[in-house]
Amino acid sequence: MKKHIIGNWKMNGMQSHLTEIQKIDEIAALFDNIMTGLCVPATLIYSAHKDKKAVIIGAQDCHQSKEGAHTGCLSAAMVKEAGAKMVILGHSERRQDQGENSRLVSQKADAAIDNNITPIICVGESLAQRESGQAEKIVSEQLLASLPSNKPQKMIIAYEPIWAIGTGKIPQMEEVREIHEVIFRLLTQKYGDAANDYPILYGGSMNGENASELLKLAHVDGGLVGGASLTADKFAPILKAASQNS
Ligand SMILES: O=C[C@H](O)COP(=O)(O)O
Repeated sequence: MKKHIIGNWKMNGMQSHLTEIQKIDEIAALFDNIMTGLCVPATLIYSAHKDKKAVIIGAQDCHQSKEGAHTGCLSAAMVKEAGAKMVILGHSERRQDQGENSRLVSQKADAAIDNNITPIICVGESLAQRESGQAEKIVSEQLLASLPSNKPQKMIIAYEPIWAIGTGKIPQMEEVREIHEVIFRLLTQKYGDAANDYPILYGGSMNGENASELLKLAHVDGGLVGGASLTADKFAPILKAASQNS
């Protein structure tokens, strides 16, 4: 499987940042043995996806319903029409800020799949859960409850320990390896051989310095990158590391 490196721009990015996306696209085109993605704010999806050589544009959320009275929300069909090919679902920031639970994430994953958008389903434990030895249990429960109703053709899972997001801290490599193995095992139990087609990404303070070591681990099929995806200068070393470890 190709390594997948997907940037999550979160609530960052104005029209003036389209030039940075252009630069990232130029660099991504140099590494054709990996998949490079950028999940941008909804306001940038349309402009960002136009005329791209390599980078795949995604959204950061979609509503679970097809349409209706949901002020301020965007359906999967809407983000698809704007140009999104994938959508981040259940990011811990949304689980926390918007109170999203795994059942809702599963419904959103169904909506994404119905519209041929690849769901990127995020799971991860808090620091308290990690320190009390519950990381594996929490991630397993979250994962199983967040999966779509039916076996998807395409799906990406992102393991993001909450305490590693934006903090500069990452788990021990062995801890990352263990959780990725657990995720792969659960996917295999549920989907059989199809589990080999679902990339499992690591997210949380991935950068040009730690990417190579992380991407060498078994079942670490790529990264979901926040801060280090905002500029081509910081993103490029991660793409290079992924290409070298593909
Ligand atoms: O979705 C991306 C993650 O939240 C990681 O963010 P970060 O790379 O800034 O720690």
